[in-house]
Amino acid sequence: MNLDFSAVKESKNLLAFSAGVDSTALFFLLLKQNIPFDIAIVNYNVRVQSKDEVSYAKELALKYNKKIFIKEVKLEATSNFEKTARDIRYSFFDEIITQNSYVTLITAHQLNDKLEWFLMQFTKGAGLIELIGFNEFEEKENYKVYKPLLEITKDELENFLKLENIKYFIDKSNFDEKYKRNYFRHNFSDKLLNEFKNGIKNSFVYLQNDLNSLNINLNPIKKIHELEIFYNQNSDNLNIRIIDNSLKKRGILLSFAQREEILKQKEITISHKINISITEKFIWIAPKIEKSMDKKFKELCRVNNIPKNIRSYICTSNINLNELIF
Ligand SMILES: Nc1ncnc2c1ncn2[C@@H]1O[C@H](COP(=O)(O)OP(=O)(O)OP(=O)(O)O)[C@@H](O)[C@H]1O
Repeated sequence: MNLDFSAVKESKNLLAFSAGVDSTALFFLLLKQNIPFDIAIVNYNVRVQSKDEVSYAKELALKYNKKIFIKEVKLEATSNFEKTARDIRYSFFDEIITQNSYVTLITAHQLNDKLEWFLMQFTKGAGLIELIGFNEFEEKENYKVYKPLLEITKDELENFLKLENIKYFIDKSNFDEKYKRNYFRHNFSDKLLNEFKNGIKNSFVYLQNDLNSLNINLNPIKKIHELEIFYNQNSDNLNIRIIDNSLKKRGILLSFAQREEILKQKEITISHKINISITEKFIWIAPKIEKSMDKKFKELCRVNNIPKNIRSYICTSNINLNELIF
């Protein structure tokens, strides 16, 4: 299996390791190419086997001279398990990354995950941007997330492990259809990939090329703490997608009426906590803060075209105004 990891060859990397097929394969693929990395694992203590998975992670870390970060929690196998587990996992990763200055978090999501995401979005109602929103690189505030296996199927990774005689674990809860994604996985994405792997791989490449040709930049041009600034796309359709996405990450799901209202008012507070301002060139999004500001600061903001409802957040967070001049 020939993968190009050169993008992270010089970076300080943390691998999210679960001891399952995908992340075990990735562990050894990174090792083969001498990519530097340490590992982090969360034990939810829901399955008996998870203790052995942590022991295996420790064993690998010791053998291959990797630092290991372990978090032990006790969760219940409720239908909310996946979301709770994910939240715990990512706040643990955030903490380790901040404390140890990692630059890249590497996860082992593969093509089956990408297709599963695609189909779940498709059935919820989504456009091109959401359908293929599962990208190789994603910028977070303090680090980036790298998913190098997105063009490889789970079967291919499993074959690699078998061929190399490498031990891995199978998480049996992946078969439990009470979790929505497992329902999608077993009934649709795995079956489709078994039968139409090459066509599906090509379709994702073509869709990505189409999106690239549209030249839409939906990433923030600036992100400081919880302030995000985007280019105004001069298209209600795209602007609302940017805002929707940013608010979703902040835990707010917009209703149809709220979307309409944002586009109409252009300067608005949502759910009493997030302020949005759509100006001629930019879209500004920041938490709503009540704070009185001195005249000089307000004047500086005015001169630099910083929207009124964003100023108090900038002031409270001590953001340097020079960083907001474009
Ligand atoms: N318990 C864990 N400890 C550390 N990393 C994990 C753990 N579980 C999953 N991961 C990492 O996350 C990747 C995705 O796993 P999984 O598909 O189970 O997560 P998910 O629920 O889709 O979450 P998300 O897509 O938001 O990361 C794995 O390939 C692995 O890199």
